[in-house]
Amino acid sequence: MQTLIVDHPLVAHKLTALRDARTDSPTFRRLADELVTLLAYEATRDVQVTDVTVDTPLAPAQGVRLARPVPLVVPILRAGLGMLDGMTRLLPTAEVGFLGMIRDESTLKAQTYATRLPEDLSGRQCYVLDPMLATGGTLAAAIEFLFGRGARDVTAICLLAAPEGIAYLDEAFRGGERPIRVVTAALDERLNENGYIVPGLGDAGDRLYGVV
Ligand SMILES: O=P(O)(O)OC[C@H]1O[C@H](OP(=O)(O)OP(=O)(O)O)[C@H](O)[C@@H]1O
Ligand SMILES: O=c1cc[nH]c(=O)[nH]1
Ligand SMILES: [Mg+2]
Repeated sequence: MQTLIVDHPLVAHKLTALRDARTDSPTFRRLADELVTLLAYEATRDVQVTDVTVDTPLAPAQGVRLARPVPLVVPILRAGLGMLDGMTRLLPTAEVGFLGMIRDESTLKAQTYATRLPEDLSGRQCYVLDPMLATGGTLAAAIEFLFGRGARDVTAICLLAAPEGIAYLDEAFRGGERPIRVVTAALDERLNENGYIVPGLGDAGDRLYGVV
């Protein structure tokens, strides 16, 4: 598994504001949206393209366009929805599938409550969106699901990651044939006793959409 921590002053600036407990929901949503677009620029570095020729007003020019099948973007509900617009702004022709997953707060195990994706993902590049990579259980289950439907590779875009979650994914998919990448704005210190990332930003879903 490949992990990329995007080292950029704009990313650091926006992430700092996002972490701040005084940041209200509307501002949190805007910052999450802006951060994703910056992370997506790096995350899509390996997106498949095909060569094309276009005619400029002066002469033919060699270029590329996104290859088919187009990438599939998969936000993990609920919190991942806050990253969808920022991603599709950069990849407007991508298709979007949905996974609804919730972590049981006492066992920290992920449960899937909704799936709405193409049955056949053969040859598809998938971009999973979830702001928080904590124990890694949610993301591991999402990646298993996508590979189970034939995805060619999976790139996860997370705003924050914990070392425990990265280690868990690395172990879970060690020796696998299909590539996995995690792109994040920061690798934090650790998880606390409740499985929350420290210093983190709290509960991403609650900060985006309110406490349920
Ligand atoms: O790495 P893990 O330990 O599995 O935890 C991370 C998951 O927990 C959060 O979702 P949550 O279960 O709070 O659901 P929500 O998005 O509906 O708030 C977060 O958005 C991830 O999906
Ligand atoms: O720190 C964390 C861990 C899991 N989910 C969150 O929203 N935040
Ligand atoms: Mg939550």
